[in-house]
Amino acid sequence: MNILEVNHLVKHFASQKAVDDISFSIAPGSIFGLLGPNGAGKTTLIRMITGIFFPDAGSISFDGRKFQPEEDIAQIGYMPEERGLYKKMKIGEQALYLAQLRGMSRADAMAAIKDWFVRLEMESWWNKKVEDLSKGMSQKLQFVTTVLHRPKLIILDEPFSGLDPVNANLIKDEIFRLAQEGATIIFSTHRMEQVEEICKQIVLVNKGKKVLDGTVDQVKQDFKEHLFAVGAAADAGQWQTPLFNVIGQKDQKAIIKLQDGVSNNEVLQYLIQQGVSIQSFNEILPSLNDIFIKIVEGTPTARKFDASL
Ligand SMILES: Nc1ncnc2c1ncn2[C@@H]1O[C@H](COP(=O)(O)OP(=O)(O)OP(=O)(O)O)[C@@H](O)[C@H]1O
Repeated sequence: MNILEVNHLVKHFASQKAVDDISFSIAPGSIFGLLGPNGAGKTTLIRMITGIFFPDAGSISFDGRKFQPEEDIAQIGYMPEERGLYKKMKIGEQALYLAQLRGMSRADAMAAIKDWFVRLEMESWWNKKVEDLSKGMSQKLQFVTTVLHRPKLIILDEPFSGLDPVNANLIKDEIFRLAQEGATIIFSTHRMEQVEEICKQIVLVNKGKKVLDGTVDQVKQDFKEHLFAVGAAADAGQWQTPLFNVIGQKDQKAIIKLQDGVSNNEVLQYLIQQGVSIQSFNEILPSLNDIFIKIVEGTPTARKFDASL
């Protein structure tokens, strides 16, 4: 059973369709990437999933039944991009207050906060005020207050913005741990390299419509362009064959693009016949960033090799 299913969701603002007939489902325990350029409709979608907006059309089911915002919201942790902390309140009190607001007893909240503060190296912060925290520090606090009550569904909008690499890794490890313990994570971002590292499944939204839906591995296979990097002690400029084109050079390897229907073995046979000493032969799969740009801008992914032609 899926933890979340959105079916044909639509949301208009005046005449603009911010979300235009979007459907997808998320299995429990997965880390799911909701991607799209600025203004694509991600926040509007999340606001419907968290009960902030009612959809104009379509339906949402949560944990196997119709989504009931008033009841289900206790099972959802949402960390929005714009932070909603009380500036004058002390950090420990704030975490305690928010946890109790989400239904935890004071004793449970206290134990959980202490655990999290140790885990994220925040023990000495208890009596600091939010207004005295740096951007990255308040980001960590916001993360803790989002996950403290052990929600089934955790929605994180740009969770790494403002974090240095060490703190980003700390939070990343916690995201993996929460998923392993059964929570489902929706991760909304423009940062594709983070998505490749963290998410199994993605949905890409553009101009209010879903334009891509699948596992990261499958999407990369679907968009591959039969590019290979050949490490060889040879001048690739001498290779004249109908099997492939040499389209550039990268990291001292020749980048070749195979013609449709040509197998790796045919290419290797050709190179061996030419007396080439092959040190490596690897397929180049497109990065999610390449795929994102190709879909959103309609630009070919091979363009990044143009400069070295
Ligand atoms: N409350 C609102 N009133 C009017 N228009 C809105 C409102 N919220 C969003 N929109 C419009 O809906 C469209 C989708 O916006 P949304 O905030 O969902 O995009 P997004 O994908 O989250 O973008 P970003 O990555 O920049 O945060 C945009 O064109 C935006 O101007």
